[in-house]
Amino acid sequence: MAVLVVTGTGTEVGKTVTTAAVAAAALAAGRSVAVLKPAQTGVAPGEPGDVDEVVRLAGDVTAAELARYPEPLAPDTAARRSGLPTVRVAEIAEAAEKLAAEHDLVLVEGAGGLLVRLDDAGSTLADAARLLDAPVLVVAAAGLGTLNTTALTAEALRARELTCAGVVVGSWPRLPDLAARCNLADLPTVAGAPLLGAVPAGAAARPPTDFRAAAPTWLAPRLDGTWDAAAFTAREAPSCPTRPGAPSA
Ligand SMILES: Nc1ncnc2c1ncn2[C@@H]1O[C@H](COP(=O)(O)OP(=O)(O)OP(=O)(O)O)[C@@H](O)[C@H]1O
Ligand SMILES: C[C@H](N)[C@H](N)CCCCCC(=O)O
Ligand SMILES: [Mg+2]
Repeated sequence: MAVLVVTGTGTEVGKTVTTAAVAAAALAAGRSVAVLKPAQTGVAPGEPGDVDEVVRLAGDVTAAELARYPEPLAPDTAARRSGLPTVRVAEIAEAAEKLAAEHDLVLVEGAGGLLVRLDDAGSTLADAARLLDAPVLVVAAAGLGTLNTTALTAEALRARELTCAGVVVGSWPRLPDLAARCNLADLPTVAGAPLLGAVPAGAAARPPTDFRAAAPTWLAPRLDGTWDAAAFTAREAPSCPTRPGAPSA
């Protein structure tokens, strides 16, 4: 019975596919899993949303969505424009706790990055994490620019006394460039938290059975900071030769 809040350094960084990978790894380890998307934007009624994508990829996951807005915008903007009600942070916490009573792991996927507003009062996913006292997993992009957005996200978490569980690279390129390779060593430094995995680019296009079999190999055995990032680096990426004194990548 644990809640893990999944945020990202922005939208389109691979939060959903990472959430699916964590769910698949947890299922493979024999744990029951639920996924909660408090506010789904950019999806029309009846269309599959992020939680449906998690179920498609990971399998036997309980899926819940609290609000849906058709326009691809931040939830508060989308709610204002549609006239639909906003989602309250207390409602998110209540839904997550209810799922946590019945599942070993509850994954709560935000919309966009950490400080995207849920309502016109400025509530965010961070407020929900606070209420739940839940750790936050940060999904980051692989390449140039990710160090800044990851550091900003980590700083925002610290300022709110939230625990950063670690960082997962949401889409690890087949041919990582120099910046991506070096980022494997630098992301933990700027995040102040361990690098807990990397989901290969194109993972969501794999047949679900392949996705489920491979997902545990993309992530730390346990998302608790004991994963050996150096081992991943050695297996998946050539070394970064540029910075004297940097941890060998
Ligand atoms: N590892 C990956 N393999 C395949 N496709 C990916 C991967 N990472 C991201 N994508 C694609 O990139 C896009 C964004 O990914 P995703 O939906 O996971 O973003 P997100 O961070 O969850 O954004 P949102 O804020 O909308 O929830 C999607 O179209 C997805 O199919
Ligand atoms: C539509 C998109 N895919 C997400 N669901 C919402 C992303 C909101 C991002 C807002 C922002 O940071 O500017
Ligand atoms: Mg998503």
